[in-house]
Parts: sequence; structure tokens; C-alpha cells
Amino acid sequence: MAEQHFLDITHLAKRFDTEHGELTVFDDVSFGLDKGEFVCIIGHSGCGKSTILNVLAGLDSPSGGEVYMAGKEVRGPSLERGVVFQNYSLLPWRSALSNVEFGVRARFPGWSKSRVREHSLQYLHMVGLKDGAEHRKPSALSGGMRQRVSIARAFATQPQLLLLDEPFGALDALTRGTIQDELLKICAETHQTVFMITHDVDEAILLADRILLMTNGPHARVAESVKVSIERPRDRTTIVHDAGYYPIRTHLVDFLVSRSRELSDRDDAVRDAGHTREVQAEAMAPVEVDPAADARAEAAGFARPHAPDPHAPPPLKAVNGN
Ligand SMILES: Nc1ncnc2c1ncn2[C@@H]1O[C@H](COP(=O)(O)OP(=O)(O)OP(=O)(O)O)[C@@H](O)[C@H]1O
Repeated sequence: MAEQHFLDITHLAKRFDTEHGELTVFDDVSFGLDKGEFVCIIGHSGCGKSTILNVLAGLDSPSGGEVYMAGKEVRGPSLERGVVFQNYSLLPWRSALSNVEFGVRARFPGWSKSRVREHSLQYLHMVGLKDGAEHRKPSALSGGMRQRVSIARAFATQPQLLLLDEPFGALDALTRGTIQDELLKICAETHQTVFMITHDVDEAILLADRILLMTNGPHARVAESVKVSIERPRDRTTIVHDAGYYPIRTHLVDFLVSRSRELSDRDDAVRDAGHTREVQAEAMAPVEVDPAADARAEAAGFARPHAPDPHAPPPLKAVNGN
């Protein structure tokens, strides 16, 4: 297969045998990622985002199709692909620092103890864990701090590809915002290639170079690749004032409100008629959003009133050093 991108996913399919028969979660997912790109994927619950991420991680195998990274087929897990899940997955008997060191040692077995320590501390500091917090066990850290340790560990191992599965989904709004800022900073410094699942359109616009939009499952697919052409560095508190922000947001919300279902229904009709949908191998040109995008989403109550208000008071919960 000719490599077009750093990561190439072609005609990926996943079917599960369930008690109700075979479930085709997706049967033709194709897209690519370039080196250093930050790509978010959005779609309704159950369309198969985590399944795709697990296949990219090598934790699950596809029922069809191929994944190539740097020209090599992905089969099974590898330290070249780091994963951060929503539930932290830290070793509970080790301190924050020791959790990071554990990952770094596995990745760089030839490194001296002091080099491993220095490197691990550097990444813990990057995510704001210092002043003794790095020596605490996960049980003595807040949810936000634990997720920071997971992120530090993933970045510290310098994988070629970082896979983030809703890493901030369980965090309160203020903690989430702070860690998003830290993630932006680390990505600017490391040029890490990232594939991230999120349900939060504002988070996707803040972080991503490109946002992939999935139709509803079953038989889901990546239907659009939306370019986020807002300049970097981006600032969470001012990004909403960028002229490109609301058109992109409206485009994404409109997809989630109506196009994802319309496209799924159309795909179903094509399949029911016994035809094969014409494949768009993700030569899929990234969509540049029209500034005068349809306002249907706003009518559905999703648009501006729900955008992050940088002047809103922080949620009460968010104190514990996050
Ligand atoms: N091991 C399994 N056996 C049977 N069905 C499965 C299995 N794993 C996932 N599924 C089904 O595959 C579909 C896609 O699941 P997946 O978790 O990938 O969706 P998702 O888009 O990540 O959802 P969410 O946004 O809710 O996390 C769902 O219908 C789920 O029930």
C-alpha cells in the first residue's frame, strides 16, 4: 500500500457477534493523519470512536481494512503508540513520579536512573505537578491531578502517536480547562501527533488542527474532515472572539444535530437497495467552513448560548489544587 500520510487508515471495518446477531459498527472508515497533526474525532455515542482508537492502539483487531503507521502495518500494541483513557489507568501502588518513570524506563531501557528521573520530572512539571504532588500515590491525588500524571506519562514516553480517549470526560469544567491549556502548551513544544476522541465541540476547536466527523452507527463512517484554520497559539479565553470560531462550531453542531443522521439514513437506503456506497477514500479534502454556515444548530439550542463564557465564574467543585 502506498503511504500517503504518517498514519493511514483504509476501509477499516469492525463487526461484533452479539446475542442479536452480527453488529457492524463501521464498515468503511478511511482517513489519514500527518506527522505533528492534532486530530479530534466527534460522533454520537456508539458510532465506534473508541473501537477505532483501540484498533489504532493495537488493543483490538479490525474485521477488515488496514492501519499503517510510518509505512508499517499496525498489529498489536507498541510503545510507539501511547494511550490515555478517561479513567487514568495508573498503578495505584506507585507514586505519580514512579508511574511516569515506569513508562519512561520501558520506552528507553538504556537510560540511566538519573536520566529517567530528570526526564519524568520534566513532564510532570509541564503538566503542573510539583511541590511534592509528584511523590504522592494516585489515591492521594485529585481526579485532575491523576489525569495529569497519565498525560505526563504518555508524553514522556514520546510515542510516535498519542491516542487520547476522552481524557477529560470525567473532570469538572475548570480542571478540564486548565489541563487543556497544558496540553496545548506541551503539543506546541513537542509537535506530538495526536488522535483524540471528544464529545465537546469547543474542546475540539481549541485543540485540533482537523476534526473528523462520524455518521451514526451502525455502519458508521468518517463523513467529513473539518479544518480548524484558527491560528496558533490559541487561547481558551479569547478563541471565541476569532472570526472563524462560530462558523466552525455551527458547522460541527449542525453535523451532530442533523447531517450525521441524514447521511446514515442515506447510507442505509443505498445498502437496503443492494447497492454499494461509492467509497470516498479519505483523499477527503478537509472542509473549509463557510463563515455564513447554516444556523439550524442555533435553532436547536446548541450554538452560541452554550459556548464557553470566559468570564463565567468557576464551578464551585473545582478547587483542590486543580
Ligand atoms: N466487545 C464488544 N462486543 C459487542 N459490541 C461491542 C463491543 N465493543 C463495542 N461494542 C459496540 O460497538 C459500538 C461502538 O462502541 P464504541 O465504544 O466504539 O462507541 P463510541 O463511539 O466510542 O461510543 P461513546 O461515545 O459512547 O464512548 C457500540 O454499539 C458498542 O455497544
